[in-house]
Amino acid sequence: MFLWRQRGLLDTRLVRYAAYNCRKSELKTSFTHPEVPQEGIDLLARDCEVIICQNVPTVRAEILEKSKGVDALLWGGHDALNAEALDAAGPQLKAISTMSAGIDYVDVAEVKRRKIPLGHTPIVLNNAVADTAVGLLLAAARRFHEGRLKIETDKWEGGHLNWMLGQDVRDSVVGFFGFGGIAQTIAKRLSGFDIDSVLYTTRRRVSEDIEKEYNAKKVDFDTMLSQSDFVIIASPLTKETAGIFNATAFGKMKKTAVLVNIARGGVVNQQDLYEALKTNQIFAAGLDVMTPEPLPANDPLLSLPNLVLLPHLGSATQRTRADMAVIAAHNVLRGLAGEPMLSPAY
Ligand SMILES: O=C(O)C(=O)CO
Repeated sequence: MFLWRQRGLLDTRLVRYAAYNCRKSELKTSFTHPEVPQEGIDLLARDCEVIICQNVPTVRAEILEKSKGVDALLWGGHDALNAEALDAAGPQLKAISTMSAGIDYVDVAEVKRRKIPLGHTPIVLNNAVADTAVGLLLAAARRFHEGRLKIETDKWEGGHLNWMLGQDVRDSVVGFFGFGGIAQTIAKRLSGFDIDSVLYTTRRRVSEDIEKEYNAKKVDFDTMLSQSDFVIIASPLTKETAGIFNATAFGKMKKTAVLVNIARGGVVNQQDLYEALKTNQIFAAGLDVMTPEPLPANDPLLSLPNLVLLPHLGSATQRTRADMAVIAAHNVLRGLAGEPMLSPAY
């Protein structure tokens, strides 16, 4: 298991049918989100009575009511998992897993204080999220959205050699803010586009082997901003990272730079990004995440031709979501059995 994680190869095909070593002395109850893929529900149902919420989108009152008295929570959505939710479930709660990599909607300190094991589902979504990032990067660099708008508004200008020129990925310097599993999976894909090198900003340096593999160098935030042709945000949302991509940061980026965010909307000051794109302070951006989600249809961001927006589709593939459900169910079952979770969040 440790080796799979180290190599980023946590493969649910291997764990899906793994013999499970849970003590079955009594049937447990587990509460879950209405849209958790069947693979996860089936796994839970081996050892638990599964209580499934009905409403989609979720209704807070239903979550709080139906989770009352359960032994475990498989927290499928991004609803706040805080003291209120934990109190509603009750003191018998023994295990929780989210079905996400990011856990910014969880009051982790509160879960820890109550000594409840908490799992999440990183790694299995690295490929899907990396695919989304590369899609956004290419779409923003090559002006896909703007091009579509030109056709729609009858402004396709044929016969020009210098019309709608974009930025090359080849020979570019790609900067990463955060250089964990998702970022490295993006770097792996981009190496196929013959990029020049990778700069990354993180608290801790990654291993020399990883640096060598991606021709990557750890640099401070300002250096990464000023020297990168593409800047990819792949860090968790924390007190330290909230709003760090603001007017000052955009002012340090190249005018030709493209920003991609597949992490959390809160890392970016959205008003400042709007200004930076509107005034061509930076060339373009591609966002899979924003604030708030869902973004209202009248948000000014939607008026920008040089911004590609996706409605948080990072991990939204059938296989990935099924894999996330399986890992989350294993986390819950292991937590209930008093065993270490497959992917503990702390
Ligand atoms: O799992 C998560 O945290 C995601 O946001 C996937 O896109």
